[in-house]
Amino acid sequence: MDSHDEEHAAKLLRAQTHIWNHIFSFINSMSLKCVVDLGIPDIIHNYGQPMPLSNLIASLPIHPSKTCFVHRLMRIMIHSGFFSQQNHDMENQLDAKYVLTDASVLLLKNHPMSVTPFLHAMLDPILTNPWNQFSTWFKNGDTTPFETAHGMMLWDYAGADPKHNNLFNDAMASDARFVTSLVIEKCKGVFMGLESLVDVGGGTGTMAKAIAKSFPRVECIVFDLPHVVSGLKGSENLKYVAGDMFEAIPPADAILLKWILHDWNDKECVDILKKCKEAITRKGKEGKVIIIDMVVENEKRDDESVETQLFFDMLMMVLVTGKERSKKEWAKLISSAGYNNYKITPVLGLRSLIEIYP
Ligand SMILES: C[S@@+](CC[C@H](N)C(=O)[O-])C[C@H]1O[C@@H](n2cnc3c(N)ncnc32)[C@H](O)[C@@H]1O
Repeated sequence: MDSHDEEHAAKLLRAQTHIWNHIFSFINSMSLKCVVDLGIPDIIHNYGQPMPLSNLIASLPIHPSKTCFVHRLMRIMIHSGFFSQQNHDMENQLDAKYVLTDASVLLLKNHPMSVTPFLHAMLDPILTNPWNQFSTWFKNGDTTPFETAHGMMLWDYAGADPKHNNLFNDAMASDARFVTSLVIEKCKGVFMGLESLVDVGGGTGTMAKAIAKSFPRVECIVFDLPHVVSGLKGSENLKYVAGDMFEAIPPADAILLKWILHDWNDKECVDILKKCKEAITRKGKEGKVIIIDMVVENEKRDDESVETQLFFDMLMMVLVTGKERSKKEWAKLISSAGYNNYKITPVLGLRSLIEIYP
């Protein structure tokens, strides 16, 4: 082969590798799910020191015929940054000793900021099956691929299936714990001076409970659909109200919208924001709306962060009618709903805190 042919062959082979890599990207998600289902992060954590493969195998709830597969599952998880191997003798995999990384620490069941409930919900077949209908949805009149797969919209499905409702609400609560610990610490000023706050689409109340505790003078309401909040008990400065944010939102100094607007298209968002405006101006003074969502194309980001934001944008297309928005798209939405001012604070990694004022 001359050098031109060699270059051509190398290009073809690189292209083939690229395609194979994408065909099999789901193996990353599914191996991660398997490792979490088997409880491997907790088992290694509880061991208290680098854990030899043989001890890991002995602690796993697996059939004896499967022991020879464990080191291969661990090998791909080391490659993707979920564990590291203390001894670097890659020749001798069977002498491996495993430790957790920052990512697997966040998968521990009892970690206060555990991402595990989010993983369980997002990789549940109810939320992954709609991906098989993605191209069908492009060709039919359905609102979302989720609807094509399940015959109804996501929020109606949650209302009809208590098991899925719990799985989804637990996932949201785990994310709210994560965000709360950062927002309340870093952005105290956002909540200072408020007398009342409504967390619209506030799920089972994790975020509002933390605000109510840190700011005892703020009267908090968790406002969500009946299947999410019915039966939940409030406390002194926190109550639960069931309702539909497209109809009316209880009046307050501030409305919190965490991970709400990215679920909806522009027209629906303008409707929600108009209802919020009525709620914050009804008490005679003008309040504000606090949004926690992504701002895409916001600044120079590393490849992994860009890809993660693109994943979320696609997720919103497949599960609901929403999308992730750029700064320009946010500005347009905010002014279309009749607000005059906004301030974006990028405090949450891929997400930002956006305060908007009438
Ligand atoms: C993505 S979750 C976010 C939950 C919570 N804000 C959080 O971030 O942890 C969206 C929430 O909006 C609620 N929701 C959907 N449609 C609603 C409506 N029409 N009125 C009120 N809440 C609604 C859902 O039940 C769900 O709890």
